[in-house]
Amino acid sequence: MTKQNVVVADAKTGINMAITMAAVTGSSLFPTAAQRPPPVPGAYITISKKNLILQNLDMSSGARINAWVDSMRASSPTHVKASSIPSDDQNSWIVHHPSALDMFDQITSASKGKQIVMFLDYDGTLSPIVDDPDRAFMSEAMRATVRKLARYFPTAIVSGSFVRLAELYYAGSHGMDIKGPSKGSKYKKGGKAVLFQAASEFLPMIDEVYKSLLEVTKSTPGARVENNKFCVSVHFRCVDEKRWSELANKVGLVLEGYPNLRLTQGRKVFEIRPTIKWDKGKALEFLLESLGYANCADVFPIYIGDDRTDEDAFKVLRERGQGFGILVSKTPKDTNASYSLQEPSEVMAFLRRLVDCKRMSLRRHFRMRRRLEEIKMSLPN
Ligand SMILES: O=P(O)(O)OC[C@H]1O[C@H](O[C@H]2O[C@H](CO)[C@@H](O)[C@H](O)[C@H]2O)[C@H](O)[C@@H](O)[C@@H]1O
Repeated sequence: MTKQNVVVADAKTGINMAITMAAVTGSSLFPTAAQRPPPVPGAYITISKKNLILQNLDMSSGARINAWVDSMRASSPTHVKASSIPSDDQNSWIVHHPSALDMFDQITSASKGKQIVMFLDYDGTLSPIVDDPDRAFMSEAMRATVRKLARYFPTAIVSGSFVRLAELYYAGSHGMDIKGPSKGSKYKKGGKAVLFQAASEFLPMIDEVYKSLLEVTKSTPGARVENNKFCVSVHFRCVDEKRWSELANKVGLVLEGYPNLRLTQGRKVFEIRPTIKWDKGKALEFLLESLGYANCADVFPIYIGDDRTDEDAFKVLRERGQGFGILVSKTPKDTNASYSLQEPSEVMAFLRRLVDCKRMSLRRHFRMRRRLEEIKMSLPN
């Protein structure tokens, strides 16, 4: 294992900081195999293309609010029911983004001889989507599965603040708050924990905007504002659709005073964050680098996520031509992911199979090693 000091600079903000991190290399899923993997199925089709950064659209504030409300409606699951999608579209999408469970054998053979590194989104991926963000918990079974997974593969949770597993890496606030693991991971081994905050200078501004948003949204029943440290979420899941434009208006008015913040939209949530060039894709690259896989051909990152913000990470993997993304979705979506899973229970099934597969391969490996030693011992000197 190596320990490195790295200086990270962000050209736009001038943020410049030294990070001490532990870089480790682990064993691969199939320690004895060295063959190159076949290319991962990668084609994808375009269902619809939306502007993800809604704040920066060049238009009057009225038109901008209307665009936000249109986007709120379009992305709302009540408007995209699986049954309302023509079966041809559904079939074509699933052909291009097959189930990661159905393709499990192909996936593991593509990872042969490489180190799998796992990246997991939290909400909607490990925990089911619920009305109250404070109640978005992982089931005990999922928690146990993720813990086992982290024993066999370097594992990072990208966002999510409810997971209390000290052996994992975390990249909260859309990758802007990177920590861990604090203990118990063989991928840390005595080195200092990784720590990187890409937007620390924005903390006072985020705090201020959080308070303003809390104040202005008080009068909108069902609206919820969440302070996620480097970003603020304004939830509209429980707001009557008739009041969405009123809410968008209030948020827009507050943001007019903050040109250095941008607004993106997730699953019935507005996400307000610094305009710095940092996202889940950058966090993925940072973590790979801090694990010692920056220019390594033998790494196989797998990123599982359900949100628009996860697309940045899927795109990075596609561009690197390494590993792949898995989109958690029941309905066809425009995505850079290669595979799909329908819901957190399928994510858990996939993770369990990975763990089982790794265990079996290790058992085979050690059996073979013992056998070789026995043969060596039985040979005349
Ligand atoms: O990057 P992510 O981990 O996917 O975070 C995106 C947002 O996730 C959470 O909101 C979502 O899950 C909630 C709980 O199930 C649900 O009520 C909400 O409608 C979803 O958007 C989180 O609370 C937000 O802060 C994140 O921005």
